[in-house]
Amino acid sequence: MSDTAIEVSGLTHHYGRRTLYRDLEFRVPRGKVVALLGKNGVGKTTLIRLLMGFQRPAGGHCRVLGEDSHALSPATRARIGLLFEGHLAYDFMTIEQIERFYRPFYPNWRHERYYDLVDRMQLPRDHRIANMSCGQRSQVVLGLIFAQDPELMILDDYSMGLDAGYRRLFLDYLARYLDAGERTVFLTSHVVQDMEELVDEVIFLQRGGELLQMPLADFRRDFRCFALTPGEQPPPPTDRLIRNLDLHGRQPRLYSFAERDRIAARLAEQWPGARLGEVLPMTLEDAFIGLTGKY
Ligand SMILES: Nc1ncnc2c1ncn2[C@@H]1O[C@H](COP(=O)(O)OP(=O)(O)OP(=O)(O)O)[C@@H](O)[C@H]1O
Repeated sequence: MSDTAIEVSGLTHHYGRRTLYRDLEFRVPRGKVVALLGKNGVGKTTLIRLLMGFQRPAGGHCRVLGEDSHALSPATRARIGLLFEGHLAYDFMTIEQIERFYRPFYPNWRHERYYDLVDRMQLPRDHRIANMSCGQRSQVVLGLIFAQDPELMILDDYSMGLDAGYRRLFLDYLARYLDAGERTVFLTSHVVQDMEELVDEVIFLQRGGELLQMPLADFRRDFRCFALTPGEQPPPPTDRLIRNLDLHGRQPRLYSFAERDRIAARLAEQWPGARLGEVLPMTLEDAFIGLTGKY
């Protein structure tokens, strides 16, 4: 068995004349939790559509559990738990009917996991999905995915509509699911703080398709925020050394993966008068915004 759950190579995609990515490369190792993070509109959902074969890319390849995305067999699809926008197509069914409908497709079906989650909503089992709130529908889909006990979970914005308590509950379930071993999770989320204890690796997708993949622990260790005294001239452009400058707040900040000396040398050369101050503490969300910018 390959040690790769998802492999993306040379992936290029565009809508009309707008290129989302060009020659995107990354892999999701088996047994890891990998988060795809990026601002609104960078192409996270599109990437999941391409991975599941719902759309064909303009160029390049995606492979999931060893098969080409555009030719995923039903047997391989049954090993993938997918949470996807609009995924719950049969909303005329009730809580009970949808569980009975899904069950035969999945060999490892664990119906008690489904009911353990959905019964917490305290809705009668003959309640129709069409008459549920957005968060309640998400709870049904997550219940179906946990019942499936899949080898690979692909979760697009899993927290959509979930209240804080249910989000925590979901994370507990996910941790338990991962304890069974050899399970892979590829997820997107806008709730960056939830990633801290859950995720092994992060993939940052930037506008224009730049991609940065690294272990979360390396990102937390190496990506730093320095207090900054700006120079008098306009700042130098950001690049691989100076990843981002935030000059709008009361405390100007510079974000970088580099050591202080290298940044200071660059500032002396390109931004006279600018000085680096202390390293400021960051939450994961601060670091994410520091890397990707506020808007
Ligand atoms: N079918 C389509 N036709 C044209 N443009 C599209 C289509 N689907 C998505 N787009 C555009 O492609 C870009 C990426 O969309 P996508 O939904 O993949 O982003 P995302 O990263 O998932 O965003 P969000 O974080 O807001 O969910 C957006 O600018 C969107 O408007």
